[in-house]
Amino acid sequence: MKLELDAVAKRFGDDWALRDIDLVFEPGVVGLLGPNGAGKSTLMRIITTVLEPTTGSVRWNGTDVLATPRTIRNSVGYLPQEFGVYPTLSAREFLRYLAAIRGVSNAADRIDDLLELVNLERDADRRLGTFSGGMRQRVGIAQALLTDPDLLVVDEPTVGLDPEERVRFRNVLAELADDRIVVLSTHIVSDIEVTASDIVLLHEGRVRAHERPASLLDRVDGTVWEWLVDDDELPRLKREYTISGTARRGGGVAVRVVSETRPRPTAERVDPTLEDAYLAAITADE
Ligand SMILES: Nc1ncnc2c1ncn2[C@@H]1O[C@H](COP(=O)(O)OP(=O)(O)OP(=O)(O)O)[C@@H](O)[C@H]1O
Repeated sequence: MKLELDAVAKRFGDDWALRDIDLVFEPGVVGLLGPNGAGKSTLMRIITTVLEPTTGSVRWNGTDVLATPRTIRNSVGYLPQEFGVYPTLSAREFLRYLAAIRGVSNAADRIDDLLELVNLERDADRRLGTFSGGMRQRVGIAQALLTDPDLLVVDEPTVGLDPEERVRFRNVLAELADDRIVVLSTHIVSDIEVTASDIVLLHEGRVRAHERPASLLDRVDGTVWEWLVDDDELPRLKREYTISGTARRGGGVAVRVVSETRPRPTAERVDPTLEDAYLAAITADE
């Protein structure tokens, strides 16, 4: 199983949403991380053949996707960012309906298995209109898995989920990635911190990094600092440095800063987090 993007770029009018995208994905969770407007959804739409790139090529297991989109369409499950459900159908009816449209054979058994996988067996016959955001997202994952795809693409799936649902969702995706490629986009570092085998940092349409989480951390090792400041110093520090966190402590504010050099004599080096690495990468040339 292999997905390859070679010099992919996408232009909307005069603006490039993506440029120079060279990526290779293999089984595991690939976390596509970037701020709003970075190009994550555009990249996912290209991978799922909803959009064609302006230039460049996409290959699925060696076959050119643009020439024969069917090769990847038969292997991909997609949960788009805006996923609509029919509120008057039950979860089971909705999945049956989608299975019929997609020509899934033995759909009843498959749907039972999927409802169990996403932990919705007990609510399977309730109308979708009564579901919480998290439950709907789980229906979204179930529909993306109807065809047992080798490639699962999920666009910001944790938006609107409560912390408990977020953790559960993360675990389901990690399990699924044992034998398939799961591409997950998010702007929340903790969504992928634990489960991603690879992280792609996307910013302003370009790949800033494509690495394992550990090597992203290595990049900022020794450059993260913390020290205590007065409230009135904060605005100036914000102009001067990349601040990756603040916490009220004792008589002041503990600031966390990414900087090549010691920012203040009292600043102490601390262990980096993925959040620090992310911020350092997306503010590198600002
Ligand atoms: N159909 C379109 N027409 C014109 N511009 C578009 C279109 N789709 C995306 N864009 C632009 O391309 C850029 C990347 O958008 P994209 O939705 O891919 O980003 P994103 O990283 O998914 O952001 P978000 O997290 O906000 O969804 C943005 O500047 C956006 O305005």
